[in-house]
Amino acid sequence: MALLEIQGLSKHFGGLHVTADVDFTLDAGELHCLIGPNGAGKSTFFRLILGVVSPDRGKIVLAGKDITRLKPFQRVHEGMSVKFQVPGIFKTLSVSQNLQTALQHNCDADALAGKIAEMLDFLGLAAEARSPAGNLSHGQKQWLEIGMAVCLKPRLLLLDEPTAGMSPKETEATGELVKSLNAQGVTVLVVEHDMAFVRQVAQRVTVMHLGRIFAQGTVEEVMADSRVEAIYLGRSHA
Ligand SMILES: Nc1ncnc2c1ncn2[C@@H]1O[C@H](COP(=O)(O)OP(=O)(O)OP(=O)(O)O)[C@@H](O)[C@H]1O
Repeated sequence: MALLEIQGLSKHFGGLHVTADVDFTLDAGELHCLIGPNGAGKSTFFRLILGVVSPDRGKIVLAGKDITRLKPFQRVHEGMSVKFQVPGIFKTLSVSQNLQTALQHNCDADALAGKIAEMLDFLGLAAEARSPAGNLSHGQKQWLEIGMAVCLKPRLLLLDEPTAGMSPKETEATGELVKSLNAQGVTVLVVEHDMAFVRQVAQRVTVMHLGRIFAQGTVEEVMADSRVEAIYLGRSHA
């Protein structure tokens, strides 16, 4: 069943068609990666889904509801949750307190401590529970923010380059975290440059190029596509 259905989505900046008549479907339960060379239009497409950029044309439907004209906070109410590239955590609050800010909206007061402990374990941050979040390593900050996005119990989790700036070890741990979230039923769409991460996690991959969907398939299918290799090598009209 489709969780997110996008039809004819278009956006231009001046004469540049950054999103050009894009149709895209994300099934409930999927873990899907969106890739493409620099300037392909991934971030703009991501921002259109979030509602921070308005489309010129087209339709976005989440779980059967047309959200095309909803503001970002209204989309969050409809079950979207996002983690941006730059961590949006509260640096002076402890790791537990950060989780509390995200959990308190949909968790009873008597269940809160248990939920925080559960999330700390899941994120591998139990030993850091009382530390100010600003003291965490770069990777740990990203995991905390993914955890905070998940505390909102999203239907759809959007991740913008979750492994940017991470070591290979942190990247792999992030992959395992994202896979286990998906195994718990969260549908995930990830914009990512790191192909090791994409290979590790993705069930389906969409390749964007020049504002359009250029290729779609399993990781193996997309990697074996010589046209995809060509656009990454800069032969832009492959
Ligand atoms: N607000 C804007 N005004 C004008 N041009 C824009 C704007 N936002 C994006 N663009 C242009 O649209 C094109 C696509 O940009 P976008 O950031 O969506 O691509 P991307 O695939 O995310 O790239 P990267 O991988 O480098 O982040 C680029 O040429 C960019 O310069």
